[in-house]
Amino acid sequence: MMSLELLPAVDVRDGQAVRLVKGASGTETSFGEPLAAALAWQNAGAEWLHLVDLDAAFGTGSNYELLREVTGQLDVKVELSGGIRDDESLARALATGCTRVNLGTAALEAPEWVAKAIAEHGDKIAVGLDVVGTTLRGRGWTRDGGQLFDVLARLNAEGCARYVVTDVNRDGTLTGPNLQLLRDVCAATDRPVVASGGVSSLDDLRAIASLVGEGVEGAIVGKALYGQKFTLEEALEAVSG
Ligand SMILES: O=C(O)c1ccccc1NCC(=O)[C@H](O)[C@H](O)COP(=O)(O)O
Repeated sequence: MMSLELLPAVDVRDGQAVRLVKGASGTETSFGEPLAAALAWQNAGAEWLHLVDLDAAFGTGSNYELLREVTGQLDVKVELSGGIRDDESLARALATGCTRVNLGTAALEAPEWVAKAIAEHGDKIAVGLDVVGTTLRGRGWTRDGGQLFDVLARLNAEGCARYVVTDVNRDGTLTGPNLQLLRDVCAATDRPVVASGGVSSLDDLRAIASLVGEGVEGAIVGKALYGQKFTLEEALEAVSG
């Protein structure tokens, strides 16, 4: 088995690390200081962190200064997500020192700008494909925004380096990843895919790792880690090739 990258998630709302259910605003469970959570994952052996500004994603504010501070204090690679939709927010996100950013809404609402960002920044840009069925969701997953395979074909043609694929209805529910969705996306692109949402067990991670040969590169894990379904050390061991 080839090894799978693991990206523990730190989703930030109103200055706190939180978990949501299906990405829905108002379902937050708080897990304290984002820096403490991030350092805990780093100390447990993480090589990556998926860091999300939920307020920026929902349009309810910004945790930018906090996320910049967190990113600056970490030695691990950071994938930064949430509300990156124009030149200014992209420049600010990249200025945190993160390894890459994840664009969501912009890929649906500002396709020309995203094509330009991809052309300028290459693999520092990933695109989040957040879906219900095969309908993409934007604006913090609150609005429909196009068909998955149409948008994927367009982004492939524009040279998008990587996709972060989330089944919104699995996210934060501990109901397991949508493996068929991952297979279908991998079949429609030759770019690496990061799986997100729904992981509940080490077996779920092993199932995602079985798709590495099809193009899955990594898995984002949130609720299962915060809910102590397994430790990050156990997870890293389970997916090391
Ligand atoms: O990533 C975003 O931009 C985002 C926007 C709006 C709502 C949620 C968002 N992200 C959530 C995550 O990335 C989750 O932390 C991740 O999918 C982990 O899910 P789980 O393992 O099911 O807790």
